[in-house]
This record gives sequence, structure tokens and C-alpha cells, in this order.
Amino acid sequence: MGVFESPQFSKGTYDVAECIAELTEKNGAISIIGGGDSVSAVNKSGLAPKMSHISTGGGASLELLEGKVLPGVAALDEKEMAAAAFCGQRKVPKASRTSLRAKKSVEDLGEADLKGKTVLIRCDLNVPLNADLEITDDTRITASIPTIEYLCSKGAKVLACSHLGRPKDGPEEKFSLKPVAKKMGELMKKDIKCAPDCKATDEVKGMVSAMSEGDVLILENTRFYKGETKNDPELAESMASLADLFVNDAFGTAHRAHSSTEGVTKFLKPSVSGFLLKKELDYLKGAVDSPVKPMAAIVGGAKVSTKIPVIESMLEKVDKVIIGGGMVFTFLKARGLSVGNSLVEDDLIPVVKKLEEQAKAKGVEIILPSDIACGDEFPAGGKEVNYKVVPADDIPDGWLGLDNGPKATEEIKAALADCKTVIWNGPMGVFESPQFSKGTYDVAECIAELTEKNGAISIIGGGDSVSAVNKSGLAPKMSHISTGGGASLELLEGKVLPGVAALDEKEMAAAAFCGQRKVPKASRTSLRAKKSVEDLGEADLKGKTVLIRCDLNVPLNADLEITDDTRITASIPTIEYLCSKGAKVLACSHLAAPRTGPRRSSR
Ligand SMILES: Nc1ncnc2c1ncn2[C@@H]1O[C@H](COP(=O)(O)OP(=O)(O)OP(=O)(O)O)[C@@H](O)[C@H]1O
Ligand SMILES: O=C(O)[C@H](O)COP(=O)(O)O
Repeated sequence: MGVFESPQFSKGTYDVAECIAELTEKNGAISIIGGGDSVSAVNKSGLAPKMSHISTGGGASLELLEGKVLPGVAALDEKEMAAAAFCGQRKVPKASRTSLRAKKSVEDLGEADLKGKTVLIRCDLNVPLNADLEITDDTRITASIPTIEYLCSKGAKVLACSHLGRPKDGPEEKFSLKPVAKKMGELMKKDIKCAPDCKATDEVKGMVSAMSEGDVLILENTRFYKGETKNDPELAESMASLADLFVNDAFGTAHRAHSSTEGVTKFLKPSVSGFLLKKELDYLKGAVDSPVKPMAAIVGGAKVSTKIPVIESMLEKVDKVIIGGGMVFTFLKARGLSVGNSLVEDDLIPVVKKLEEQAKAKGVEIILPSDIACGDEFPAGGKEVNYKVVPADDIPDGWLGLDNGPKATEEIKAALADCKTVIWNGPMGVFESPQFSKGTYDVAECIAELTEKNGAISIIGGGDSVSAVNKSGLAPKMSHISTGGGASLELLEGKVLPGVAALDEKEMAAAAFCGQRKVPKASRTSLRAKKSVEDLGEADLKGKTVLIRCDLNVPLNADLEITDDTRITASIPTIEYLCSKGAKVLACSHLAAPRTGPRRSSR
């Protein structure tokens, strides 16, 4: 308020500081103090701890308040979507670079929070298995490893839990996570056991207490308890009692409010997101919130009752919906056609009829196959069956529709030709059988070509669809391979994913060194996806010379003594991080505003 450095003219400043501190403390006001000298005055008055936030920026905070884009931030690199590292993603849709929910993430937890702690991590380890219980696609396991490895490296004991399939009546060997534990052990080069239960039985408690720092244990299928899908709090409490904190990394199951995704967050603090969950959201939110049009959704597979209701809200976003796989026959039956013994959900026929009317009204094309490859029985375990291709309105009694026919595939290719965004969930047929895999592989090839040649954004989600794309060798050509099938579709619908909503909000990072006390609401929900120093590890930094621009413009008195070192203190964490990773650090800054080159008072 005045030349506060002089005791004669400091009263106005200190009185205002006192008033603001009181407002903050007594009225719950949010107070933000910015600027070298203002901060210095507040520090000197001893009132800093009472303020909500002591910012190292004066003009910068004012320009933010003006709503300006700060050029020093705008010029930084955009964050790459780290899912790319393990998911073969190539292109990043523009909007995904700028929006990100400010959920607390595992990277906000360091060794001090994790060492010696038991961490319950929900992964989506729901991988496809063949009849011999061999894993046919390990994408979801591989994608879960970075977070688990991070936790281990910080000295945590990691309890990974997941569902596998949809067991109906308790434990069944074919739904056991034992093959997953074995596979994860091989991939992580660790001895990873599968506990016999996910609940805190005496045996499981014994296994957990025998764990050492850096160990990983997989809990048995959470869906062996019916309570899991009902979000039973007792089951959640039992699982939570095994651990000190919770990490949700199961993007593929984030659309389910189950005991192991949502319920446990009520019993474990903190509950944070893992790398995979965060990175999938980074990518997909952008792609679906502001899609490059025309946009098509291809919905296939066998989870008819899960996926048909999702299509309704999708009509708002997409221009075309291509129906494939086991979804087709409920649509055909709703059109009054006979479908033989094909997979049908009769309950959903009225839903489908309404959907077709809504699509017509909105001008969204719903594309169904015009010919179908049928078998006289289900080709279980790859068994060869009698085969014929028939028009969609001529499926013989006793036969089952198991794949698209060649005409249907050509029609799909024509429909996709002008699309700039394609989201695919669920195979076009029973692709596990070589007799009924052509429809799926042909569509995969068409999408890969659209991506490569037309620059379309292609997002492939779902355990089996990803498995098909991996098998075809086309994964590297797709824009994004997601570990979520239903979860990606629900994001496309615009739904809030309950597994994400339940996680803790992020505190503002400046708090760590700036004495911040309260977080204004809005700051909890928006965050720019700029690349940050924490995205750089030892591999990027060791031996490198790093130029770091700090704001070391501190107030000095006439003897050139620093009268407030807030900006220096606040710069140290990043410099220390760089040093700890083996970098040589060149820090630069301005100091005051020298007009005529170097002078002694403006070093
Ligand atoms: N016409 C059909 N009749 C019966 N099953 C089919 C048919 N077409 C495809 N399927 C089966 O659908 C299964 C995959 O369906 P699902 O809905 O689980 O897809 P997904 O890609 O795994 O997605 P998500 O991850 O969301 O489950 C495959 O095992 C495949 O054999
Ligand atoms: O495969 C998936 O999409 C996820 O693992 C969720 O499985 P669910 O549809 O059985 O809940």
C-alpha cells in the first residue's frame, strides 16, 4: 500500500495484511497474496500462515485473473498421453491436450507416503483366456504394470485386485486370477502369488503380513462375491482392511460402481488414480468431448445388455453407429426378422425399437449387416462347424449368426470412408474361431487404413477387440488402443465414471512450499496438460544440462541483502529434483528492471 520498507510508510500495508488475514481466518475468505514485495511484507508481518495462498507471482497472478494465457506456460510442450508408451497410440486429438480432471494421482505420492505401506490397487486384469485357461491377450496386464512398478519402487507392498469375466455363482476355476498372477510375475520378473480370496480371511491376512517392501500379491477375483457388483460396503471394508491406501488404475472398469472400484474409497484414504487411469482419461476425454467429425461408433461383441442402452446417449455425439457381433440379432429381431438360434436379448427389443426411431429423428445412421456368416452350432473352443453366408433376413432356423458376411463388410467400409473419428468396441463376430474371424479382421484393416491414409483418429477399446487388433498386427497403426471397452463407450455417452468420481481431489501443488491453506473449488477441476518436469526421469536427465527459468526476482535492501527469500525457496524443489536425477542445472532469472545493462544492484 506504500513504501513499506520504511517504517514511516509501512502502516497502510501491514494494516491491510492484518485485515486480509482476519477475513481468511474468521470469514473463511480465500486470500491470494502475490508479488515479491507484497509477499515480503506479509512474511515480515508473520501473517503468511494465515493466508490461503502465497503466490510467487505478482503480475502473473493478475494476468491470470484477467483471463490471459500466460505466454511462458503456453510455449511449453504439450504432455504426450503416456498411454502411448504401452498402448501403441500415435495421434493425440487437440482437445485432449487441454482438459484433465484434477484427481489426486499416484504421482502425488512419494516415498514418504508409500514406504512400508500396503497399497490396494484396483486394476482391470479382465483378460481374454482360451479354453485351456491361457491368456490370449495380455494388454491389460502390461498396461497395469507401470503403476505397480512405481509403487514397488517407492517401497510399498502392493495388493492388486480385479474381476475376471462374469462369474455367476461364486468361485470357479475358469475365472481365477491365477494365470494372471503367473503372467504378471513373468513380465515383472517377480514371484507374484494369487491369494485364495479377495476378502481379509485369516489366510489372506497371513499372506499380506508376510509381504516385504516391493512385493506384489494378487487377490482372487472380486466377483467371486455377489456383493462386488452390488457395491456391498461389507465386502469393500473387508478388502480395504488389508491396506493403508487405495489406487484405482482400472480404467476398463471405471464405469462400474462396485465394491472394489467405488466402495473401497469410503474406507481408504488417500484414494488416488493410477497412471493408466489418468492417461486413458487424458486421451479419451479430449477425443470424445470435441471429436473431429464425422464420427462413427462401431459397437459389437457379446455384452448386449450392457452396450445397447449406451447407444441412446451416443446418438447425440456420433454421425453413424455400426452394429456388429452378437448385438446385431436383437436389432434384427426388433425389425421383425427371424434370427434362428443367434444371441438375442428379448428384454431389449423395445429399447432397440425406440433407439431406431430416435436415430431416424436425429439423422444418425444405424448400420446393420446385410449378410451374415452363420454356423449350425457355436464354435466353442475353436471347433469347426457347418458354415454358410445368408442374407440378414434369411437366417435359417437352428442356425446362429456368428460373423458379418462379405457384403456387410463392404458396406461398413463404405460407411467409414469419410469418417475422421472411429471408436470401436466389440468384435464383429466370434473371431476366436478362424471360420468367423474375417468380419472382425477386415474391419480392423479398414480402420488402420483410414488412420494411416486419411489421418482419422481411431480408438479401439475392449478386451476382445484389442486382442483381435493385436493378433492382426495392426495395433501400431491405430491412434489409441484403450484398455476400456464399456468404459470408453460410457465416456462417449458423456457419463461421469463412478470409479473416477470417487477418488480424492488433488490439492494445489504450490501448497508444498508456499504455505497455502485453502483450495478454491474451481482449482480442483481444471488443469492444463502441459508437460511437466515430473514427466522426465533419470533417463531423460542424467548428464544433461538443463536451463531452468526461475523467478529469482527477490526484494533487496540498500546493502543488497535479500529481504525475502520466498521465491528462492519456492524454486528449490524443481532444482533439487533435477540434481537428484543427475542433471547439471543452469538457473536463470531476471532481477528487478535494469535499464542500461549490468549494474551492481541488479545481478
Ligand atoms: N455373433 C456373436 N454371437 C455370440 N458371441 C459373439 C458374436 N460376435 C462376437 N461374439 C463374442 O463377443 C465376445 C466379445 O464381446 P465383448 O462385448 O466382451 O467385447 P470386448 O471387446 O471384450 O469389450 P469389453 O471389454 O467391453 O467387454 C467375443 O468373445 C466374441 O466371440
Ligand atoms: O471388459 C470390460 O469391459 C471390463 O473389464 C468390465 O467388465 P464388465 O463389463 O463385465 O463389467
